[in-house]
Amino acid sequence: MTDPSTWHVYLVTDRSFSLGRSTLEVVEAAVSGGVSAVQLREKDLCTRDFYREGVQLREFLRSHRVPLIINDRIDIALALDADGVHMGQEDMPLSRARQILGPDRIIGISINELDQITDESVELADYLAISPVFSTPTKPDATAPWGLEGVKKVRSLTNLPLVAIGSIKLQNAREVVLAGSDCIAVVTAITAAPDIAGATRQLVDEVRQAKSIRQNDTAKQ
Ligand SMILES: Cc1ncc(COP(=O)(O)OP(=O)(O)O)c(N)n1
Ligand SMILES: Cc1nc(C(=O)O)sc1CCOP(=O)(O)O
Ligand SMILES: [Mg+2]
Repeated sequence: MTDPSTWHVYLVTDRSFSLGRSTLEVVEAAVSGGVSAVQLREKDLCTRDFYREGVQLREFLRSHRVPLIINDRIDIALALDADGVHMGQEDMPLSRARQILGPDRIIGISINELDQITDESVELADYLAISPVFSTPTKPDATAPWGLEGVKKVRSLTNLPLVAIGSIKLQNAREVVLAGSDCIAVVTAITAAPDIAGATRQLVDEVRQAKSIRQNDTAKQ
């Protein structure tokens, strides 16, 4: 299992924000730009089509050694032999998801409120998603945004790897990482970019630089 604290940019797919390109096309270009992980997120597909889409991505991502995470659906993750799942607070409880998926698959969990961090099952997760850092039109039903102060607060409360999501772009990626996130998760900064590989490369460089600044600052303290 790859350690999510080493990830830089995590692509979350969304066919409706991909400028007419297929999810496979988007993922291929994002991988050539250096994404660390890909989450297949399909809120409207039937099980059969979700699975078929996953088969295509799994073959490609496996050959490039990039982890495939499935949103919401443990059954599809198992059927695909995917690397992990992302669960929200309204999805399968973490403790049950861990029992089903075993110790080796990655499980990420969305954190929308502070008291969710102190829930004892949280330690069963491999990463926490700070959800959302900034409000975003891509997910209109997201909860209230954490802001950068929220990212700092979460960082002070846990050593688990942190993934920040919600309106993260090249312009604000650095401040999100300096506030304490290990990785950024994005939809439209990649899926809606005219040059997906180029946009991904820029995001990866930005996060890499910010992580190295943060590590140097921590070493000095
Ligand atoms: C990396 C990442 N973070 C947060 C989410 C949101 O998960 P959830 O709250 O379950 O909402 P849906 O994505 O299922 O609509 C995510 N998918 N990925
Ligand atoms: C899938 C998802 N989950 C979120 C959360 O807050 O839990 S925000 C989000 C969409 C993020 O899209 P963009 O990078 O285009 O803002
Ligand atoms: Mg969910």
